[in-house]
Amino acid sequence: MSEQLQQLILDTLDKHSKIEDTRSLDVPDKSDSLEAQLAVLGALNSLLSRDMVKYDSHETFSYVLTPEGAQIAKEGSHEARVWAALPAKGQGIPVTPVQLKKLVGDESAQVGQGNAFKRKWIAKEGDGLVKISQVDSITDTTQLDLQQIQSTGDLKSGDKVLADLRKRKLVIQKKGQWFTVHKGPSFSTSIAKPETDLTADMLVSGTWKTATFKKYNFEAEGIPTAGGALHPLLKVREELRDIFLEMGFAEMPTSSFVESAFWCFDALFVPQQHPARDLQDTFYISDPPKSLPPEPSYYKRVSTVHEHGGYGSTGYRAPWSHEESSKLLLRTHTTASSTHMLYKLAAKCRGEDVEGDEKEFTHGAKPTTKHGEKKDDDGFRPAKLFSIDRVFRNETMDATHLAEFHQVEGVVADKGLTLADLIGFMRVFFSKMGIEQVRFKPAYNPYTEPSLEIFAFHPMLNKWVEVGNSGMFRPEMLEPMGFPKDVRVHGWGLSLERPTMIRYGINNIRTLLGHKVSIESVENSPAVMF
Ligand SMILES: N[C@@H](Cc1ccccc1)C(=O)O
Repeated sequence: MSEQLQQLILDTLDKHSKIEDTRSLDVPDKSDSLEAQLAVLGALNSLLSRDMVKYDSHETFSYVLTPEGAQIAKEGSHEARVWAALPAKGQGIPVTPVQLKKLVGDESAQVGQGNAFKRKWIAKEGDGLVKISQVDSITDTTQLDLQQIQSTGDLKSGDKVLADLRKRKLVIQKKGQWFTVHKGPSFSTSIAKPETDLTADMLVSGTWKTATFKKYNFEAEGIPTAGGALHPLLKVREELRDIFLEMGFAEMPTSSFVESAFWCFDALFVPQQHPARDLQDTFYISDPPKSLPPEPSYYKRVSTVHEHGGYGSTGYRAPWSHEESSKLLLRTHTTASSTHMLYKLAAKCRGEDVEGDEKEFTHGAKPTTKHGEKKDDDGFRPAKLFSIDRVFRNETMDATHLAEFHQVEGVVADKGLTLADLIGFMRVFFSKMGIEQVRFKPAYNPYTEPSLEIFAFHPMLNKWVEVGNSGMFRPEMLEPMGFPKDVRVHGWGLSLERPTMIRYGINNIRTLLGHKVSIESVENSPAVMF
């Protein structure tokens, strides 16, 4: 179609050397539709890009009838129809407004009456309407005008009437485009398909010298690229972060993936012989082989509580290994970061000067006074902290286990906290995640007592699945940090992957992380450690 048009333009130009008005071209689509105009424009632009033609464009305005205008052109104006429906004065019973509506329809009766009165075609008689006796025929100018517009696209009688018809929404203006065309510098009557690429063959054969090349179209828009999207894990992470922030928690810094065994285990009162510390479960770092030592007096208090006990505990009564404690590893849980933060939170209780430092995570909380009784400031400030970050475990990889995953962790430190507070917190937290049915089961963690596993009812699997682990941190962990005896800290942790897999109906953890492996079950994925 476009080639045909191009050829027609070239042949006409060849004959007449100029096309004054493209509307005179003998094109296949004779209509003045937008498609027909665009076809001419497309053909011209294609020839222009090869310098075969030059053209000027002109705009035209014409008028077309709206559906209502077309109906009036056919059946007459509302006022004419009203006039026609009435009896001449003295020659019949006047027509009441209600009857008129029945005769000509609601719209004609409404609009037509007013206009017929204005034109002095009709008059009132009693309760009804009649034709004025002097007017025995009328000229329906609206109908005539519209008929003229319908056939010529314009109206001779002028702009005022046109403006009125447009206001009455009987007529709309239509924009058109036509072109004057001249020969271009590369004019010829044969449309050679332009070359798009300069090839090695052309260079060898020399045809490049005479070939016409397609011009670059710098205006062309490129192929749209598929937009980026957030990974499901990031979306769920954002949701969980919002829940914590909404509950007044501050986010902990968790940037260090490499931790010392001291901060990941010892400071949490995890015995040095605990199986989780085995090579099979933990990735150890060989270079550098040792961590920097922690602050010596804290280190001493931690090693003592392990080896000999203290703070009301008998300890593990097993020899303490400095070497074990200074090993470097990839952190196995974000509780390592919580431990760092709790140690920082206790700084003031240890008598260290940390003015301002703690504000970032205590929101400037005031000293606690349980049940309103005033106490001396022991330096303790309550805090609610959370983190969502990556942890690493030396797992055998399968559908539900990877060597790394994300943990979501919340920690609350205050005086007078009880297990009921922990349970209450978790109920609120999980219900904000959309998990309403939760159950708790006593469990064991070396660093919390009591400890609770959290189970949620999974409607799709129709069973209770483990969703998290929690507990109240032991005095053996908190008191060596310097916290007063009456400070309680509770915490809970869950994996980010499991709720994401459940939410998005993903059965294989490797699908979530980009490997294509098919369907098994999410039931046994590790929500938590130990
Ligand atoms: N660190 C625990 C979760 C936890 C956090 C805080 C308190 C109790 C438990 C885990 O990895 O499973």
